[in-house]
Amino acid sequence: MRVAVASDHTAMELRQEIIDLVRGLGHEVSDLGTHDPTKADYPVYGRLVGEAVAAGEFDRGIAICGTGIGISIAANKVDGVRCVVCSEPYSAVLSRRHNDSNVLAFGARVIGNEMAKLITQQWLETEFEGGRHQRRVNQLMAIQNGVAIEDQVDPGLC
Ligand SMILES: O=C(CO)[C@H](O)[C@H](O)[C@H](O)COP(=O)(O)O
Repeated sequence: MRVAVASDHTAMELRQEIIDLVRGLGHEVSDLGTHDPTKADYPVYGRLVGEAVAAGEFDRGIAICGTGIGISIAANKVDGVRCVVCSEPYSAVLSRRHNDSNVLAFGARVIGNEMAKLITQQWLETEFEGGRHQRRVNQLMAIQNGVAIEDQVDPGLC
């Protein structure tokens, strides 16, 4: 896969470790910065990753800031992005299986580097399950496009 990685200044070292890991797993990686270790504004980097993935230049994106929150909010403002903040692998795996997440975010000030690498590897290796989850992902995208949605689950099937 083609993977774009970006962070603010809080994650310079972790970003490089993630890049090395993802390359080692056989993926093509682009480092979208920041290259300024002093201060950087996370919305710029969340948007960069989000737009790169939404445009189809990359299959997945990884976005890191201090908490993962600010950069994920920025990425999620781009149409077509489903960015998730994860601090453990279970949520990362389920975000792939059920939500078809295409951008992963985490906080360099929240989790350790080894946990970040475990989350990243499992997220990259998990496939979307489709089926009923595809309908719900379509609904998520409809919200972004201002299209009406309704609960389509047949109560008889619950
Ligand atoms: O925006 C954030 C929270 O969602 C990130 O954690 C930033 O990395 C953080 O705000 C940066 O803070 P700093 O005091 O400028 O290092």
